[in-house]
Amino acid sequence: MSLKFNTSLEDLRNLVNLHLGAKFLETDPNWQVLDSSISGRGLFARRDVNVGDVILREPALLAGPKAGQSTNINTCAVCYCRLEGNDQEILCKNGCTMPVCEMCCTSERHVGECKVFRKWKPKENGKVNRPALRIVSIIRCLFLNEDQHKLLYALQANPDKYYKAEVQMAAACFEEFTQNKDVLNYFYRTICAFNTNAFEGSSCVGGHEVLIRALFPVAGLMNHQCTPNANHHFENGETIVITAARPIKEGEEIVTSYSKILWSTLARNTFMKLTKQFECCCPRCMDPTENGTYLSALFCRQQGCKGIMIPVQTKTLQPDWRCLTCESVFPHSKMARYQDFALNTINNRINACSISDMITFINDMCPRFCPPSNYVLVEAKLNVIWRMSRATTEVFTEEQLKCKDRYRAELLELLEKLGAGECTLKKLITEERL
Ligand SMILES: C[S@@+](CC[C@H](N)C(=O)[O-])C[C@H]1O[C@@H](n2cnc3c(N)ncnc32)[C@H](O)[C@@H]1O
Repeated sequence: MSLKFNTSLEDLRNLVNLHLGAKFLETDPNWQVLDSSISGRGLFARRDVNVGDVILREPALLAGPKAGQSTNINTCAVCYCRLEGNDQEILCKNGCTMPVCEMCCTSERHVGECKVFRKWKPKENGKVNRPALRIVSIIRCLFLNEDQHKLLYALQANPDKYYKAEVQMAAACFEEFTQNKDVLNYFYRTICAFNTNAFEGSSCVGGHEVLIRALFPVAGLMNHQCTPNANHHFENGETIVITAARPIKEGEEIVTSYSKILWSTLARNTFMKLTKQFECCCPRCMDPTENGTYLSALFCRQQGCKGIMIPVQTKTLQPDWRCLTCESVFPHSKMARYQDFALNTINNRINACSISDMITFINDMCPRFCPPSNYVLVEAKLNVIWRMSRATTEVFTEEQLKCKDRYRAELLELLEKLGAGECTLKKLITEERL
């Protein structure tokens, strides 16, 4: 169930063109908005697109700092420049409690939202409140013009009562948060649109990496496929760039992935069901072997059998599992407990071990309880590559460096099997920029 958009395709196209404006609207774009056989509306190629080609560059309709629990808040909430100083020194000089640079304090963009925050009376004046900062991207909907407002309402917005928590958590940071029902409903509707369509990611602004969440009405029209044909990245803060990961034929739908590409089918679909309220039926989801990658595989629970088991049915989140060697069948409940055990055992190590210990654990311990193709083990290898390619005080042996190269080769082979093309992950692994 979604809060339905009742905007016609024609009106949506007009609103999108107004949103892109002279700066971003190309005379002959690579894309167009059409009805999709996957779901609702989608983005389609207007001509053949080559790998790496830019399909779309789009400014955000609404954006703001991600302000998660572990994100740095030393970033201007308006222009995203780096702010120097302690918690108090980086706050807006006018007392709204947002971290804002001196230039932006009096900027047109900030003045309105600053007034709103001050009217609500922040409870703690001397510090940044994360829930209040996180809702900045939402409350910016108060400053949209009429056409932008219509565009926001033309977007699909899946409702979920838990989304109200974001408003409640922000409200707790103020003495006099708005009680106006229309305004609260508007915020809730905007949060639903964000949770259905928005992108979160890192963007480089003047050499400073920032985490942003933003709503891009055109990019947000991309439906999901588990091995997508398009990549996206942020540019200079609030611009999204969509590029082709594979050659895309004229008329083909341009799709992105809402989940992690290396997750197993069950992990991806559980995530999708919980966060986006749909189950994916793409070719990868319909193939129990996942293009021969066996990312779901677990060892057979039948005593004495050393085979691997994979889920048998594809269209359920609680499938039976069958051994590829002895053909025993086990219910999902049993296999889910086993998968959770593998996931927790490996993830606890990832969080606690040095890189060297992690390599030993992956090579010596994991094969005893987890098939090498299982996605949790695959992600652990990715984590090792990521940690090794970052500055570290650990010194690695020749053997450990060889392990990293082996993991990289394995991961690249896996992406090849999935048909992921020149996906972002491949680029990061190849360039060691994970
Ligand atoms: C970001 S929107 C995509 C654009 C949407 N089709 C529209 O008409 O506005 C995400 C929503 O589209 C639908 N959707 C996207 N990919 C899907 C898929 N592979 N299968 C089923 N529904 C999908 C789901 O309802 C999801 O919550």
